[in-house]
Amino acid sequence: MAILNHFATACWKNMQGYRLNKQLFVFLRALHKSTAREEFGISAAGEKAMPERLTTPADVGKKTRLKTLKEMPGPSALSNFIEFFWRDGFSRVHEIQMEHRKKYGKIFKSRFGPQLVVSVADRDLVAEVLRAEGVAPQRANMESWKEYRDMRGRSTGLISAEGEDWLMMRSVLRQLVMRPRDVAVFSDDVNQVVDDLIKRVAILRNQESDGATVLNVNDLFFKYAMEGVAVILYESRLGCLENQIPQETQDYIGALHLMFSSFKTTMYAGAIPKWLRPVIPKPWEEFCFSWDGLFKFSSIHVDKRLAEIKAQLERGEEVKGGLLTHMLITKEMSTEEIYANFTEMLLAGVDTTSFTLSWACYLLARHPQIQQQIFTEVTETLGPGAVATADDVPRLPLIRGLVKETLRFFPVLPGNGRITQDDLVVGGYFIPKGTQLALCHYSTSFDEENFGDASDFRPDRWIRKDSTDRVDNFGSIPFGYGIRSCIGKRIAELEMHLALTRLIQKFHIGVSPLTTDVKAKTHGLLCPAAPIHLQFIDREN
Ligand code: HEM
Repeated sequence: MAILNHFATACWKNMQGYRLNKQLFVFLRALHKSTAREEFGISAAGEKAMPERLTTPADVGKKTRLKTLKEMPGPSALSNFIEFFWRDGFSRVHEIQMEHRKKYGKIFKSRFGPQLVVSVADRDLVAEVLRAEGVAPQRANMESWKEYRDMRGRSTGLISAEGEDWLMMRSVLRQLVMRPRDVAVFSDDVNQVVDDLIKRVAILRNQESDGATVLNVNDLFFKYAMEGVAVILYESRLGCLENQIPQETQDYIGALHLMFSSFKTTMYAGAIPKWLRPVIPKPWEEFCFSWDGLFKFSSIHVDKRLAEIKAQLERGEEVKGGLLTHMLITKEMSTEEIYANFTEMLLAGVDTTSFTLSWACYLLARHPQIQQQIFTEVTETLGPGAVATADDVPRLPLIRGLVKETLRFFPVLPGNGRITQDDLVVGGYFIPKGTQLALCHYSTSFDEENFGDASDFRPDRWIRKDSTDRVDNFGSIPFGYGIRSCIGKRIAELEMHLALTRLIQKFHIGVSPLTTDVKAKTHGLLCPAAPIHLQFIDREN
């Protein structure tokens, strides 16, 4: 199959487990197709030629004619071009989502050159799409990522892999990190990183004349998130929160910044046709250069642990360890696949978590009463000065609500993608297989139907009053939903819950006079459009 790159194919042939997975994949896919056909009333033959009167279960009674994409409203290709390329729409994707939702309704189409995108901006329609997913959903076209990996003889990881490759890796990783109890064991490791975060706050604020302000808190949280995710993934400390950051860690941070700060460049790397690369070489060169740096870093740390394990085994010692040790010993993935997955997980786990922490502290600073309420919950639940672990988090509903509400206000991925793998009916429209969908999480997060007084910051809206109270809904799914949702959700939550609990215990967080109203901008991810400077004032014990 085309989706197997040559490296993964070689691994495939070598491992019995993969063969089982392939059979499983074929079986599940066939099963899914037949169920989908039944659900939508599509005959096997009808799949090829578009049936004129394809019906959804809801439409059956009404005998409604399905509408075609042609009939779907949306901005013209020209206005879209002007919006994005002339008015810098790429940094306002979230706002444009809201504007288009208002103007065109719950489902609309946009054209980006030859690419047609159908945007779904309604909670129930998003649910319809995600609930109809197959066994290996596809997010977007990852051709440029795959091309780099083929060129360098590298494997794909969870983000870039598709089909059987993805399913195999996902089934290995989901058993290790998807449940809260899987990551609870990392509480102590993460808490050591939190200790360093608190010390770093003290060092940074002492450098300012008021002795209270930490400038650009995202810089601090970036280092915390990187150290936190690495302590879980690589089982080692990187020194991000030290005064002197080790050179290899600095190189990695440089590569990561290049990947994101040159977001447009890396995006163009995928968009510029290959034949134009000799004329415009920079985007592709930078893209490859940053990936080289990211892979190199992962390889160093994976190899280091591998060497330690070998030495321990040679000495006849029992090998104990965390995630990486488990993967290296069980060999459920090849070493190349481990490099690729750890590279992609580290990439996915740093900015996402740090932006959310920055926004959470910013929102706390702007809502002192809510901050006080959460402080009271924390001190009453834990007792003064106690260090929270993962086991305490269920008893801190406002801390969990704080993270959820922050992600509703600022979903790091303001929109998520899916390429339909079968013909689909959404909102009365026939969507052919292979269509790129954009699920508009930002606009559904502010929809009054989903969240009353949506523009109010209220972490307590996430607290259940009783077991029948349904506070979660498809209006805000910042980690995605279903089989292709964020694999690092529990890791990110652990890092954020433990850090926020401790910060709130230790400091009163206030807005610095240097910071006014900070807006969000889209830069691949939804991030602060300006640096956030905050004051961290010691609370009296
Ligand atoms: C606040 C923090 C985070 C947010 C909001 C977030 C959000 C997301 C979202 C929305 C997706 C796409 C889900 C979908 O398509 O349905 C995703 C995928 C992913 N995330 Fe996260 N993420 C966060 C942290 C992390 C962390 C800490 C890691 C790694 C340790 C991670 C690793 C990944 C990976 C590997 C994928 C791809 C999964 C796949 O395709 O199977 N993320 N994340």
